[in-house]
Amino acid sequence: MNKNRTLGEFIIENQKHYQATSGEFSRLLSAIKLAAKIVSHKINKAGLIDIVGYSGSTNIQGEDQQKLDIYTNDVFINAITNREVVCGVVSEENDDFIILNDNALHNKYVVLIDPLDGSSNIDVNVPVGTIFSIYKRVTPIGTPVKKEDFLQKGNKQVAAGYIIYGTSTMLVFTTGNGVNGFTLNPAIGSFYLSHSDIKIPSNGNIYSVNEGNYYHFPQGIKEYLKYCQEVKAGVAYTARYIGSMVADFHRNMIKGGIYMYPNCNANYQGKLRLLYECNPIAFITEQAGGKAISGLQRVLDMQPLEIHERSPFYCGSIKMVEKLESFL
Ligand SMILES: O=P(O)(O)OC[C@H]1O[C@](O)(COP(=O)(O)O)[C@@H](O)[C@@H]1O
Ligand SMILES: [Mg+2]
Ligand SMILES: [Mg+2]
Repeated sequence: MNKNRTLGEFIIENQKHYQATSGEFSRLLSAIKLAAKIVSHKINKAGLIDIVGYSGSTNIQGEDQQKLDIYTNDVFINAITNREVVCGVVSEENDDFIILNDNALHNKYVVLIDPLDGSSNIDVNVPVGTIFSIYKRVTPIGTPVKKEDFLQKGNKQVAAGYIIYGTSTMLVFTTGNGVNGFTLNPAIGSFYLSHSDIKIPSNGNIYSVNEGNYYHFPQGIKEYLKYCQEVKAGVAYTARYIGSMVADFHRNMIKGGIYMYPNCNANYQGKLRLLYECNPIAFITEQAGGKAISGLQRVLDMQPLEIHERSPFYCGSIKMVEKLESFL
């Protein structure tokens, strides 16, 4: 693996895979790359500047918006929209989809983002992330973007990825040709290929779930957790839960494991949002050789009905997810 390869070079070299001739797609990935650098730079000195804590406002999902939720939302939306590479955006922090100005009508991509994933961890210096999902629009080019451009099944994504702001800042993405990870060298300000063609181990012993909700979990989940906690052939599973899905998923993808956010009495539909949390992570999971389900079906085959709809979510090593399925 050529670790001197930058993300910019990788994007250009792989244009042949993007069925994109106009360079629009590469410019879109470059816009996301730029926003990731800006946010990473800010987050790294979060304790020293007025960027942590509650912003005083609430989003459409009734969640308290952290200052960093709003800051990252602005950075990504500005980076994406100022480069006229998309015709519309959906964000966790915006009530409705954003229709861009007339100049953008000829663009063919829409982007859905969770600008800051793991908001509850911002103030305590625990890894957080950004998640993005990209589709080609379904409405005619030259017309204003519509809701149906965003309510596409996850198996129609042309790209998806996340940025993790952790011990290092990494950008991990897929365009349907495997998963690659790039690490930011802050001294140079460039992302370099550090993890090429990532494959999630088919089995593992890490399970990630908020056991604080155990009492409210569906019976099948309770039984699967009991199975995880039983020592089998001298191998005990280990529980790891950071509370930032991007960070929990990233660890499990590298080491083998399963991430679970079940529906429970408090959140009967689950907590995670199908369009900009479950679908992009499910696309990466499958491209890395893992499996992602809602408990009822393959996440990528689910037909979204609402922009901010939620879904139970289980993803990770294929043997672990299949084992979970046997309990559901
Ligand atoms: O605190 P809980 O209920 O376990 O929820 C944690 C989960 O919620 C999330 O923080 C939801 O994402 P946001 O921070 O983007 O709202 C996930 O990253 C995480 O896995
Ligand atoms: Mg999130
Ligand atoms: Mg968020």
